[in-house]
Amino acid sequence: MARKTENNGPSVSAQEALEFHAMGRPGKLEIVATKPMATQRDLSLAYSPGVAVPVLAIAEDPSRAFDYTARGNMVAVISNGTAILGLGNLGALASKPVMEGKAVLFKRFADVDSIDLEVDTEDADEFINCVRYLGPSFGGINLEDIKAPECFIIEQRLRELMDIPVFHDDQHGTAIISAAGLINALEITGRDMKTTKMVCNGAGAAGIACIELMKAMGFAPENIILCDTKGVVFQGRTEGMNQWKSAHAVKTDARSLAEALEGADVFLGLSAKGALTTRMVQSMAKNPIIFAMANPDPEITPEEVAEIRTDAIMATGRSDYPNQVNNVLGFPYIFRGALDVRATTINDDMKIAAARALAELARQDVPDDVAAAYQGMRPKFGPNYIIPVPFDPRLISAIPIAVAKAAMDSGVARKPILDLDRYAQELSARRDPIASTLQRIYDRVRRQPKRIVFAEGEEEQVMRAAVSYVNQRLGTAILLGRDDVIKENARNAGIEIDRQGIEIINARLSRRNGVYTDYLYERMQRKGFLFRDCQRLINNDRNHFAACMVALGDADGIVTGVTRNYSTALDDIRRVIDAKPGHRVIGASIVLARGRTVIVADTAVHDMPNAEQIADIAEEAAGFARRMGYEPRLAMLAYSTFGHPQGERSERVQEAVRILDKRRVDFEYDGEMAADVALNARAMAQYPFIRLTGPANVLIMPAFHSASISTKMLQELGGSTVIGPLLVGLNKPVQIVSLNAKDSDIVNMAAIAAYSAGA
Ligand SMILES: NC(=O)C1=CN([C@@H]2O[C@H](COP(=O)(O)OP(=O)(O)OC[C@H]3O[C@@H](n4cnc5c(N)ncnc54)[C@H](OP(=O)(O)O)[C@@H]3O)[C@@H](O)[C@H]2O)C=CC1
Ligand SMILES: CC(=O)C(=O)O
Ligand SMILES: [Mg+2]
Repeated sequence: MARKTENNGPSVSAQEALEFHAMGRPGKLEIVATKPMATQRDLSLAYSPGVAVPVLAIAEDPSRAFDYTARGNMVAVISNGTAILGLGNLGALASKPVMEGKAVLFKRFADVDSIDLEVDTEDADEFINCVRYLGPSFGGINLEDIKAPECFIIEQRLRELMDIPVFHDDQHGTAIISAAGLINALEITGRDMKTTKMVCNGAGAAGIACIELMKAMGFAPENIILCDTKGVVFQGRTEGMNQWKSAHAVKTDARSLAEALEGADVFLGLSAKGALTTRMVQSMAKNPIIFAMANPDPEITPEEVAEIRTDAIMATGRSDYPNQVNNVLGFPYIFRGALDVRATTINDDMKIAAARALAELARQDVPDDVAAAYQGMRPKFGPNYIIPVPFDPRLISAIPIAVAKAAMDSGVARKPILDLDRYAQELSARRDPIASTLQRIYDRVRRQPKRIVFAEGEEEQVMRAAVSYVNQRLGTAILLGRDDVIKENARNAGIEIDRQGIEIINARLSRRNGVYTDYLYERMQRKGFLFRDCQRLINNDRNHFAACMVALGDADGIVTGVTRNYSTALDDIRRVIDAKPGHRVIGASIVLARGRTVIVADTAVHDMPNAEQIADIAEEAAGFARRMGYEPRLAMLAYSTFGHPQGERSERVQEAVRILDKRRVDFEYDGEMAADVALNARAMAQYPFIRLTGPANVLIMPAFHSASISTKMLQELGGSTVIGPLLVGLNKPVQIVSLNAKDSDIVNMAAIAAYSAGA
């Protein structure tokens, strides 16, 4: 069981860490209003007098607080700073960076709104009294970095006093994640939980909670030995004991960690740097499982273990080694599930469900997004990959659903979820706004599955996309390419393509070649192409072949582009497929930013459109917006707004607006205007005559360069998600992805092509 021990994660310097925290607005979070606060009316609604109405409603029925306030999605991260990470008791104020960090992780990973509260007392009663009255403000309480044994008293008392989940993350988060890793390590080493012998070093918050959960999951109490700074916690020991340690004291002759570890299967380290020696590791059973989780430095390093044993499965708390046991894999998703069913608590069933769901996820094939987060490495279930990585995009749908189900089954859900499929969709939409836009598309395609040609069928990411397309029940995926090459590449990449729903077509051997060549020749003979040229294009060029398949009804749509630049692929396609009669082919990009969706055009086709063409682009984009489910409000963009400042480029846009006026189109549009006027209600209010009823959701750019530059800047600097450019106006559905697109991008484009085919 050889393992890699190289340090494979990013390391940061102290200076970088300080600069990161100081840059821009100091700290890591700010509060953003969810309602407009622009007008007097807004203020009258948000505050007095309007606010009195929800006040009265909540006074009458407290559950209405979930409808009218942020409570249901709000978790407080609360600490007194007595056990900050492994740094010790550094006080409430010093804990604030960690607590802000937890709060933003809640938001980033599970769309849970969160605020940090640092309580400046070490007295358990004072702390409890401070927190117990905060219940009305929050849907849950995440306690953090409070030292043992006070943490046990505090958590237990607050659980009794409050009717919302109270969860000490260092206890239960750690327990859940290590349980998940352990389930898989046991599986890999062929062990049974009931007979596995474990030694847990560290009898504090994390250690005690871990062994409690392990026992609840099926470990035999007599097989777990707990150790602390005084050695083994045996029955009858009096030194350094407390009631929480006593509960786990066992009958044993072992007195030291070294003695306890002889022949042990598992070492669970939640203690301190260097507590485990190589000699102790040597004495453990075959295929030992070593979780050295002390932060920031583990009980033993993977390198030290690798020097003496090659059969160990090793995990640490750090991101720079494989198998990171980190509670960020747990708390955002556990609270997400608990909040969504308005659970009164987080019980053992919910914790075990989370651990099992996490363990299960690590056994599944890894998508591109995860591989990308790890510099292209595609971890495979095994000794070096027993637990999912924090950036795994599947966590948001897999974990909360397991937690919510367990809450319902164990009777602590105040608002059960009836439609779990729908809930799963809502969960993925929380992670990434793109998902909700795409969800509708996917749903429709599932009802009307389509045959999509994946023109570059020999490429690994294309094959993955094809498999995903079929797995998601979107239809048939046709991989264009040489049969033997596709199969060989698939085998090497571990992709299962030999399945129903995937067809391989080799253009050179296809019986349709003659028909396709005739078709192409018919179209190209007066444009300088000989019959021979057309034959060569059909035989050798997959875009031409794919386009003919779609043109002649052998497939419903095409996705291409990973091996060829956009304009070349578009030229190939345009030789075979025309614009829809009466339409103009344009590129439209969907930009998702800060909860807003905006369509930008033309991001692909017209370099420097004249006024007539800008008007055409506007009409195409409006139609596209409607098909995507948005009622279009178009802003015809320029650097000027309604004639100021004057300039030739703006005149073209003004002319385009006049053309649209003459065409009497049936959507809202106006211009020319600058981007801020188009997008900002307050800026728009400066122009009372404006014909848009609200901020624009479709932006028509004056030229390709402004469209391309602005969408790419939004993506890179603004953190926006951009889908596209999508080809709009072609007579048959074709989508071109960008060079080196990931499998998930390709599937999205295939789904969009399939969606257009059904329209
Ligand atoms: N990877 C992860 O996700 C997480 C890791 N941790 C890490 O676990 C460790 C413990 O955290 P936590 O439980 O919150 O802290 P606590 O202060 O509550 O408990 C620490 C425990 O470790 C014991 N201990 C300390 N040094 C040694 C040693 N050399 N040999 C044996 N036992 C020792 C202490 O023994 P005694 O009782 O005798 O004082 C005590 O029982 C920290 O390093 C922390 O960073 C914690 C949470 C999550
Ligand atoms: C990870 C964490 O919460 C800790 O080390 O305290
Ligand atoms: Mg912590």
